[in-house]
Amino acid sequence: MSGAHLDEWQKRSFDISSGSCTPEQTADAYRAHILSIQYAWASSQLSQAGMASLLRTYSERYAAVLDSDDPRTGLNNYAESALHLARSQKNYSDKWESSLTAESVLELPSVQKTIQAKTGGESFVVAPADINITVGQEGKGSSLTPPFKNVQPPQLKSEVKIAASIPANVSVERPSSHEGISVNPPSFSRPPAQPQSVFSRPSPALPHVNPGPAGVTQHYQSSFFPTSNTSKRKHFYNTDGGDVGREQNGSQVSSDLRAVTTFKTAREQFVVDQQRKHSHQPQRGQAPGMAATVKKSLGANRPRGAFSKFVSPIPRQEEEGSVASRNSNQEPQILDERLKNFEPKIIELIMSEIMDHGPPVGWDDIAGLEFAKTTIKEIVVWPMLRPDIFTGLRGPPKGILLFGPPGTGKTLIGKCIACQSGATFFSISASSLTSKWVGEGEKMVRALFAIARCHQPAVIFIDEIDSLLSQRTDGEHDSSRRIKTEFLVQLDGAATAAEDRILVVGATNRPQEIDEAARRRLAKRLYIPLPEATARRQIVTNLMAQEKNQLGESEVERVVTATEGFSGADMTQLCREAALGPIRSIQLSDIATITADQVRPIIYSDFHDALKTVRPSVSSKDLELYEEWNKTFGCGR
Ligand SMILES: Nc1ncnc2c1ncn2[C@@H]1O[C@H](COP(=O)(O)OP(=O)(O)OP(=O)(O)O)[C@@H](O)[C@H]1O
Ligand SMILES: [Mg+2]
Repeated sequence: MSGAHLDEWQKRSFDISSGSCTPEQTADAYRAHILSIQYAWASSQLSQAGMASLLRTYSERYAAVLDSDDPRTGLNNYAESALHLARSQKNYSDKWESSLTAESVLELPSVQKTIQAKTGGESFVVAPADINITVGQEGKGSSLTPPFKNVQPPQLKSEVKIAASIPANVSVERPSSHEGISVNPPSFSRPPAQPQSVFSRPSPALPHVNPGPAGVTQHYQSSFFPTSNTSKRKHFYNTDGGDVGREQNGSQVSSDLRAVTTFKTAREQFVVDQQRKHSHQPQRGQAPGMAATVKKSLGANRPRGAFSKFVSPIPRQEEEGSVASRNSNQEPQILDERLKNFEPKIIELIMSEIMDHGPPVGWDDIAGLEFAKTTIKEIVVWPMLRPDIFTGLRGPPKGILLFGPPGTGKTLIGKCIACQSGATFFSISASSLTSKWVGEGEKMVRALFAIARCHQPAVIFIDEIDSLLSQRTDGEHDSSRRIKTEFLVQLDGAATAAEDRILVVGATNRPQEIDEAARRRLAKRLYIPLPEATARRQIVTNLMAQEKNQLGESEVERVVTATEGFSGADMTQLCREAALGPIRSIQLSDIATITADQVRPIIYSDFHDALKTVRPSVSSKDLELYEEWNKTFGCGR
């Protein structure tokens, strides 16, 4: 390198190592280093090999600064940008909140005009959605000079009380438009029959009202509801969780006033909303202490897990009532102690990945693979059903790896475990862990295992696990390395206690790419091979049983012989192609008028034609690789 460049290089290196640089400066210095390396190589001062080696070193260091989530040493820019995106995305279910504050409303010209017009009057007070109104503080604002005589000054906010004594027939108007409002200021217009100010003492006619804790500012949410419409308001309080609405026979005044006292602050409301959102997530098992909600479940008679409460399949009147009242009394609470350290967004994302959909798959739907099926029943299904027998040395392994050529039924087995094991089934695709939450991956992994621990027994199925647990290399991105490490830690005994009933099932068609540490943890490695003749026959027979066909046994046998080397998916594809044969034989002019009964059955020649277009998708060379890997690492016989 030229002298000048070397000087700069040394200066930057000194700056970095001095420890006085901010993460931004360190990142800049590394970026400049990288440019210098490229420059030196471009001007032939550096060999190709030297450039590659230096570039790798400094790119890694640069990436480490960018990725690190320690604010002293890194910029954490991935997480930041991902979180920023998540933050600024408004959800449809998010509550609309006014951006109005006491100050901004007062500054609005229309408000100023109204105040000026009303300077002499006494019945005006500004009360937009999140402005607090006060009572029982008569005289507090009296030292203010007009035009703010009757307006609660912002600095008094913290010491005002809730508007508990607003007369029942006070009318409250909703702001006329949303954010960026052109205000038609929402106001409480006092009824002419009661000449005292809104700031006046509670009416003597309403002596029993508890105005709420003194000095506490409360959120006046009911400003969206005209108080003259009692039924609407009652409905609102009913659904919103207060116990006010249940008092149907009480006097209107007392229910109104109690409604006022059950207002929540915006934060409390937010927590309740979050709670409600979580409790409506479709999910299998449910941790104790979570709000009771009606949930979907695959298979009506599936056990709900040892930790779940029994839920009657028939909704009972009193139970519904108690659920309603429990919901209505919902207080902000943490769903589960063990999950309190995780962000609600992350928990929500994982909950949404709990697999609870798709048609149920039974063991008989999987053709062949007898050895794999028996082994899985032995180590997955039975231990889940009888944990008392499968203890100690008989304890099930913590991890299983299903490997084999594409289209042989690995994912199908995963679905079958989901339906048959009775465990909470998390189906996470590795790509969603690595791509959807860049920079957040390891947190996701930690949260995933924590949630699984709350929903035991649980199966975590990771399809295409090779992309998550591939060999760790020097040049790989820091965030993916962190995900891998976290995963290995969680898989290990230290993080997954012996008594935890969590099983990780990974599926891959690239077993050779899996990291050796991960391979050790996925102790039971089952080869899912191409289907043998009997399995192929079973696939054809099963699929043809659903269609009108005229295939004799000998013809099925011919199909089976002709499909040596086909995978299960290839066989399915072949049957689909053959099933189109009868349709193709219909004249184009008839296709609009022909009835379903008139379509001819599927015959052998349809298979014969289909075999011309459907080819096996796995080459014999690939097959050798799988066989070899199975011999070395597989657990088959
Ligand atoms: N043993 C089998 N019995 C019945 N159907 C099978 C079998 N194997 C594969 N199939 C059919 O092939 C389709 C694809 O199978 P699946 O998705 O389970 O393959 P896979 O092994 O996960 O493949 P990949 O490695 O590419 O993910 C299934 O939906 C099913 O219709
Ligand atoms: Mg698959």
